[in-house]
Amino acid sequence: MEMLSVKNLGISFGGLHAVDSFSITVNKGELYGLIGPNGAGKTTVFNLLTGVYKPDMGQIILDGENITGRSAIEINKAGIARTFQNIRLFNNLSVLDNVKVGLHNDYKYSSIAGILRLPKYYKTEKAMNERAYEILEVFGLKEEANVLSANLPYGKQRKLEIARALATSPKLLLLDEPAAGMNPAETDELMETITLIRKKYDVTILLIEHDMKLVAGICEKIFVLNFGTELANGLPQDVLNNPEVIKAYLGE
Ligand SMILES: Nc1ncnc2c1ncn2[C@@H]1O[C@H](COP(=O)(O)OP(=O)(O)OP(=O)(O)O)[C@@H](O)[C@H]1O
Repeated sequence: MEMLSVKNLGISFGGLHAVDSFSITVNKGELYGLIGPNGAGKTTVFNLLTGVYKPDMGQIILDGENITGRSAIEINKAGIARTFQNIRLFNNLSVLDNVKVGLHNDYKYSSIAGILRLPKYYKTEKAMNERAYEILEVFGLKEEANVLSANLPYGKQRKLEIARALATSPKLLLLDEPAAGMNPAETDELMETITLIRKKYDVTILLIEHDMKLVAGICEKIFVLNFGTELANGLPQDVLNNPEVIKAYLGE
């Protein structure tokens, strides 16, 4: 069962083919790694998949639905959520409220119900709080629910970003360098969390990562991008032992 099917995706900036004929199939529930040297086009792929950039060519099918050319908001509603290379939390909101922002795809009340504090408002708020706490528990952040997100340690801020993305109930979660800047203990904990959320929320994950321990440790398949195009794609043991990959990327 295909969750994401991308065919011949491409975009150029001036004369630079940042992403060129990129094709990938990610099956439901799969955990796929997207790796490659700096400037290979990985983040641009995420920007294309999430509607930040419109592709010059190619097609993106999510769970059978053609989402090519849609806006970022429409694509999030269709089921793709992401995190960013640089943490982008709402710093002046609490940990709990950061997760509740993500819940607005599933829980709604009218402005009138909110302003007049109608019963629907209280009912929805209660349900949102319960769901947000449940997500925070999975991420080990329940104790910090009322802390300002800016005051969390770095590793926990990274986790909170994933928690907020997950709160939008995505079919496909895109993680852009989730372990960037983490120490080895934080990375180990993150690997456990990613494994846990896959099981619990049955979500399909595509992640960009430079930390090879994480990639080799949890990814079931790996796609290697080089100069915007495919260098290798397949099972970790094959990809990571591929001489072309070692030459271009691992430098060993
Ligand atoms: N909006 C843009 N305008 C012009 N060039 C861009 C734009 N976005 C990306 N690029 C270029 O496209 C290429 C791919 O960049 P991208 O950020 O996707 O690489 P990356 O693989 O994510 O790199 P890194 O691992 O360093 O994050 C780079 O040469 C970059 O300068």
